[in-house]
Amino acid sequence: MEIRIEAHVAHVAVSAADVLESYIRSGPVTLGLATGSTPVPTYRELIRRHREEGLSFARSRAFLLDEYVGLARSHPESYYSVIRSEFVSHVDLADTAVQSPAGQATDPEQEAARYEAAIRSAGGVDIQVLGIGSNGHIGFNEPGEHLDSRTHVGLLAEQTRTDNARFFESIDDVPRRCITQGLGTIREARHLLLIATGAAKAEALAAALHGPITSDCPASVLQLHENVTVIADKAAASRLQRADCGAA
Ligand SMILES: O=P(O)(O)OC[C@H]1O[C@](O)(CO)[C@@H](O)[C@@H]1O
Repeated sequence: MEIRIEAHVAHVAVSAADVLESYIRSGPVTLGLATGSTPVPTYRELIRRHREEGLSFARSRAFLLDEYVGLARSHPESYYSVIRSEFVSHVDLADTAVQSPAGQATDPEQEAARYEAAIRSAGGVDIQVLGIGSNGHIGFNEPGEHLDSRTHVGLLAEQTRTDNARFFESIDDVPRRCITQGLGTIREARHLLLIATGAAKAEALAAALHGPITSDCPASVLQLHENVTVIADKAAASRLQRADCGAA
């Protein structure tokens, strides 16, 4: 596992964009994209490189990690919409090349199975961007999730609903269910790129990297993967062991 600790969020974005750019330039690539606020500066940096340096996504395709159940795709907070407004609509990544679970499917369980199969039949994800929840979730795999789980319908933890209430008018508007790639699904990506910024992520990041591998902290499955890059700012890295901090 490589751990990079950067002084500022802007440096985190540059560092994460560097990792992604090496894949994007290398040929056809399948990206795994996360939503939430953490990767937004990285997406902005990739958009800048597209506009100013000719970075092209024409040979890329992408799968999202997760989606709320019950929000129409047209809802501004559906992850279908968010990834387009924050990233995809600003670069030459074809809209049809970006797939996500359909949160309004009449049978969400069947949709989860369809999405899992779609990732597999595309040959899997080359590089998966991940954020981390303040409770240690990745994707929407909340504490208690089986470490080998596949794409499934899940319940959002109250902590996650509280954290994400800032994107909605009130917490009552935050959906209670989601479709998320499972921890086993995420672990099959060939490279995991975890981005963490802000003091609110410090405890969860330390538990993920240095604590026991346990479903109490879903992100601890990163310790089971052979190719992981963690990029954190100083605030998120403040609880990491001294050896990691010295390596920055
Ligand atoms: O980046 P945020 O908004 O803090 O959210 C943390 C994680 O939780 C999620 O919102 C749930 O999938 C992710 O998109 C994100 O990586």
